[in-house]
Amino acid sequence: MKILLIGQGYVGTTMAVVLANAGHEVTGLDIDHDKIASLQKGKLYFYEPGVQKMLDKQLEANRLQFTTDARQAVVNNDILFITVGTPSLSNGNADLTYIKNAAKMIGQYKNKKKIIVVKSTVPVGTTEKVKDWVMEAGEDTAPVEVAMNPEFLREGNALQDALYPDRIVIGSHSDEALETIHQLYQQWNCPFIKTTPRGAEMIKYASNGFLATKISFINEIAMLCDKLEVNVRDVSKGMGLDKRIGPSFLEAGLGYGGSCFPKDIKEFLWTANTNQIPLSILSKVEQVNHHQPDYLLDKVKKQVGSLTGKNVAVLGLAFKPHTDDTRESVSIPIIQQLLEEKAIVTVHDPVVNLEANWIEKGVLQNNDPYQVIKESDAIIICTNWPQYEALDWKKVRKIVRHPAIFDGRNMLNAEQLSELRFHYEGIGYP
Ligand SMILES: NC(=O)c1ccc[n+]([C@@H]2O[C@H](COP(=O)([O-])OP(=O)(O)OC[C@H]3O[C@@H](n4cnc5c(N)ncnc54)[C@H](O)[C@@H]3O)[C@@H](O)[C@H]2O)c1
Ligand SMILES: O=c1ccn([C@@H]2O[C@H](COP(=O)(O)OP(=O)(O)O[C@H]3O[C@H](CO)[C@@H](O)[C@H](O)[C@H]3O)[C@@H](O)[C@H]2O)c(=O)[nH]1
Repeated sequence: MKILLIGQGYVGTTMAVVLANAGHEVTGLDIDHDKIASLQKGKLYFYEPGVQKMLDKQLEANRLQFTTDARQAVVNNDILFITVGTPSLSNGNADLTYIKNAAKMIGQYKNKKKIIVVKSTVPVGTTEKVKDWVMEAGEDTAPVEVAMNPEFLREGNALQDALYPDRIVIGSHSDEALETIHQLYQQWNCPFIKTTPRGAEMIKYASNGFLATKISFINEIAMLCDKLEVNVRDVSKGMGLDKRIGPSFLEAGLGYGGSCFPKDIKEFLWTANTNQIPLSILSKVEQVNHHQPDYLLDKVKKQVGSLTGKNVAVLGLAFKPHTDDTRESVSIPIIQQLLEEKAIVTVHDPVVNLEANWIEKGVLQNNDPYQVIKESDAIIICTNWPQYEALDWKKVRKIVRHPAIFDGRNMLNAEQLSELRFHYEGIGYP
């Protein structure tokens, strides 16, 4: 099938590569000339394990091309996926500007019947509106069929998630669209859920809401664990073995960040409030999450005292390991607060480079974690990169000024570090 993906960000590029790998003829379109120039040269412009290799293969097989020519891209393809961003407006509602622009662009250049598939995460009711936005934008009267096909991949694991999803959800009022999209995914061996566009939109928000709820739930339990001297990792394990609960998303720590959970939960709460059905559990989930950085910093101050002039080593900038994405990363409020308290902040991340505004504010970065840690009064772990577990902590013990580790991801071996006479604290992990 000839497929166009409009928007070549994390989702669009990953799906372009994966759909080409399934044998389809795929075009990736973006308005960002730099991104397209990079992809045309065969260079993935973001960090995502495995995607570069599959990109190389698909370009070589001539199944995949990238362009900024919207007219040609729309005219030459039959199935048009929308994979543009849906960021938050200041009131929490999703900003649909990019979706509307993509729909208008399709309408403007459409020359025959098209199937339009919204893959971006959009508020309930949006997919139905896309049809109107397309039809209003152009002269061509050939019909369009619209569908919603939410994406569930995680950054850092995008390729595996896209190749082997737990389910594929397709929402449409059109049998033809439902059948065509099912066909397109015929090589995928997973359950298919067919529903309405609103059903598909709601499944996406409810899924992210529930996963975030698991995280905030275990984070509250972790605070109680701190008080009662219980190891929250044992609690997560003990709970997770119950099949009705499941082991995933019960890792206590600094809470959730990233480009999805924070914005999607804000949007879901906005929609619920606007419809006078407030989601009270989810609003608490957001509050708990917001509090996590302060909770860890209070531990730091209790142990180290005033942070003025203290050397603080921050390990990890990315919102999770195996990605270079720092959108809504918890490292940001942590660094911000450390600067406000006049600490000297040095950071390390295996793949992320500090943005210029942080450097202007005096934050230092070093690619050698030992140099970051050297002479520190406190080490704060923000991202559970496996590299931090692999550090030679005996060596670290010799080079720090004050041996204190605050493990915001409960990733290190507490016993081993205590034996090395570190003051070690996790979250709910005594
Ligand atoms: N990142 C994830 O892990 C993830 C997972 C599942 C779902 N989603 C959802 O998928 C959507 C995309 O997310 P992302 O992280 O890939 O976003 P992104 O910001 O990385 O990429 C969006 C891309 O769309 C391009 N774009 C904007 N308007 C365009 C237009 N009119 N024509 C062509 N290109 C245009 C932008 O230049 C950008 O490259 C969002 O709705 C997000 O919530 C994201
Ligand atoms: O037990 C856990 C699991 C995750 N996190 C944090 O939660 C955030 C999100 O992690 P994750 O869900 O793995 O990454 P995302 O790429 O944000 O993926 C989420 O958001 C995507 C965009 O909607 C969805 O497609 C995915 O299904 C959904 O998992 C990160 O900050 C993690 O550190 C925890 O604190 N504890």
